[in-house]
Amino acid sequence: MRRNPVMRLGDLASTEIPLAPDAAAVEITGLTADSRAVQPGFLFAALKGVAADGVRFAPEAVKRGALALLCATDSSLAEDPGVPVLRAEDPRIALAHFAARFYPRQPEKLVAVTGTAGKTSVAVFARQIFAAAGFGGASIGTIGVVAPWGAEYGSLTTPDPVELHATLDRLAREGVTHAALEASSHGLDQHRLDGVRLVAAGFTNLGRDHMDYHPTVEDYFAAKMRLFAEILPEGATAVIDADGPYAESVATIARDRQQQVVSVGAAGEGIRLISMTPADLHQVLKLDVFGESMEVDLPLAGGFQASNALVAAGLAVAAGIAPAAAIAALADLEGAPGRLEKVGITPSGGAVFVDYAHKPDALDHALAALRPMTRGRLIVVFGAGGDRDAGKRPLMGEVASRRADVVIVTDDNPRSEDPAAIRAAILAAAPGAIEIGDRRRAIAEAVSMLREGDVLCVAGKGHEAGQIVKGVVHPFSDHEAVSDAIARGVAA
Ligand SMILES: CC(=O)N[C@H]1[C@@H](OP(=O)(O)OP(=O)(O)OC[C@H]2O[C@@H](n3ccc(=O)[nH]c3=O)[C@H](O)[C@@H]2O)O[C@H](CO)[C@@H](O)[C@@H]1O[C@H](C)C(=O)N[C@@H](C)C(=O)N[C@H](CCC(=O)O)C(=O)O
Ligand SMILES: Nc1ncnc2c1ncn2[C@@H]1O[C@H](COP(=O)(O)OP(=O)(O)OP(=O)(O)O)[C@@H](O)[C@H]1O
Ligand SMILES: N[C@H](CCC[C@H](N)C(=O)O)C(=O)O
Ligand SMILES: [Mg+2]
Repeated sequence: MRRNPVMRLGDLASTEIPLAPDAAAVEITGLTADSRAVQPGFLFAALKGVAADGVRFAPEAVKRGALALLCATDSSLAEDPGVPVLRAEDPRIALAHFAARFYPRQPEKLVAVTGTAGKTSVAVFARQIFAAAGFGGASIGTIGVVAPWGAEYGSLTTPDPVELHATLDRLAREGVTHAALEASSHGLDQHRLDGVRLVAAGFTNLGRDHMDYHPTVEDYFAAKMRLFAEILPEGATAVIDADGPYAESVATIARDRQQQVVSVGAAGEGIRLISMTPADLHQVLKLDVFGESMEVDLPLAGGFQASNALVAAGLAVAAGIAPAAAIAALADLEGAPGRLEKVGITPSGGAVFVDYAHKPDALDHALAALRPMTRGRLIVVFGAGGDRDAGKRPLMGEVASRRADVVIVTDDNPRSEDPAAIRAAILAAAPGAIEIGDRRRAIAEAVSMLREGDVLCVAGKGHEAGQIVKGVVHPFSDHEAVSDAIARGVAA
């Protein structure tokens, strides 16, 4: 394994935090905000979080060998820690900048995407366009880090700043020149992306999500807008899906920062969608691409995938890919795993899709995309995650009832909550829905209902490989549950 780099504390803090000469000379071998991950020679950043205040763990960090502490100006340490203490107005910002100095390399052409839905899809599409244009592309987000040599699972959409900068440095060292990353609102709000050097940033859309974390929609939008207002530099490119209600507000923020605005979609001025002709699992897009007419057969279903593909193409062009090459690459796109992915067909002639819709707008778009492929009934199986925005539960119940013919409410990741209470909140807005808590059984039941021309959408968990119940992750895959149910049906 590669040894960690070593850096003097004075170089890490740069001019941001002045240090006495003996403190500046201390050699740091790693950074972390988690006392449990401290190794000898590390700097420990004591951050105030949602659940705990990191200063509580400072003594433990020092015991494990931390040689310096970073904390807030107003943090009170219980005792003299015996190592240099660096104080910053906002230690999360300082930590991200330290991480950017400690891990200095980044892919030259780095792009990021934010929005309520579509980030993972846009990031993986951008990576595929980079690869088609002959560059080793990578993507970082909900499905982990995907590099030319393989994929690694990651638990957060936007990794913490130390992991993010370490990953970017590693990718750059291993020859990745083009990469796309997902910027979640939590990540932006918690300064996980500060210090990344972007050539372009994309915005997909804004809908309801994370109202447990953000007090208002304005606060949620403002967190997302940090990407354009603070992280994307002046003169860089903002690629905006013009078809949503927030597009103009995003464009105004970008223009105020002298960024080049490339709008895409039916109302787009850079890449305009002239027409979209959907067929079973693909769609022909006629486009005006910076004044030139182009046509491409996108091998993905759903109007929203066309929107995502155009945002990805806009980002790729901003990163230097020729427009014609970027659009041509759309003809070979593969969807992100578990995003409106067709996973099977029953002997009776029903089709089964797995989708990651776990918020109202996403569920609405996913079911709307499946309706044209449905000659019989549209059936949906879904739930809602525990310890997350509870307000979205009835909204999802309402969407499912309106869009589907048969609604089965089941468990998603209940986490610490009572799963029956989560289901009840959904069912309150889904009259006539069937309740089957056990997700495997709900999927089996739905599969057994399928007749010729029916379509089943198993929504909410997409690529996930486990179900989180009371802190324990039980192996679970919607893909496997569907395949098993189909196989059992064949055997029966
Ligand atoms: C609510 C939230 O975003 N929490 C994230 C945040 O934790 P926090 O700072 O609030 O942590 P805390 O538990 O209060 O602890 C405070 C500090 O004490 C430290 N600590 C804690 C315990 C200990 O023994 N020693 C120790 O040093 C913690 O490392 C932390 O620095 O910062 C941590 C480090 O970056 C994250 O791991 C953690 O993500 C939690 C696990 C999480 O579930 N986050 C989700 C909601 C999230 O971020 N999701 C977004 C969006 C998903 C989407 O696309 O919709 C994502 O980007 O994944
Ligand atoms: N542009 C879009 N507009 C509306 N819904 C979309 C769009 N793109 C994707 N979706 C829906 O959202 C689901 C998740 O898509 P994707 O993973 O690309 O988004 P995301 O923003 O990364 O989500 P998350 O924040 O959960 O990681 C899809 O399975 C689909 O149901
Ligand atoms: N990144 C999202 C994923 C939610 C996935 C869904 N299956 C759930 O558990 O709610 C989150 O952590 O809120
Ligand atoms: Mg994602």
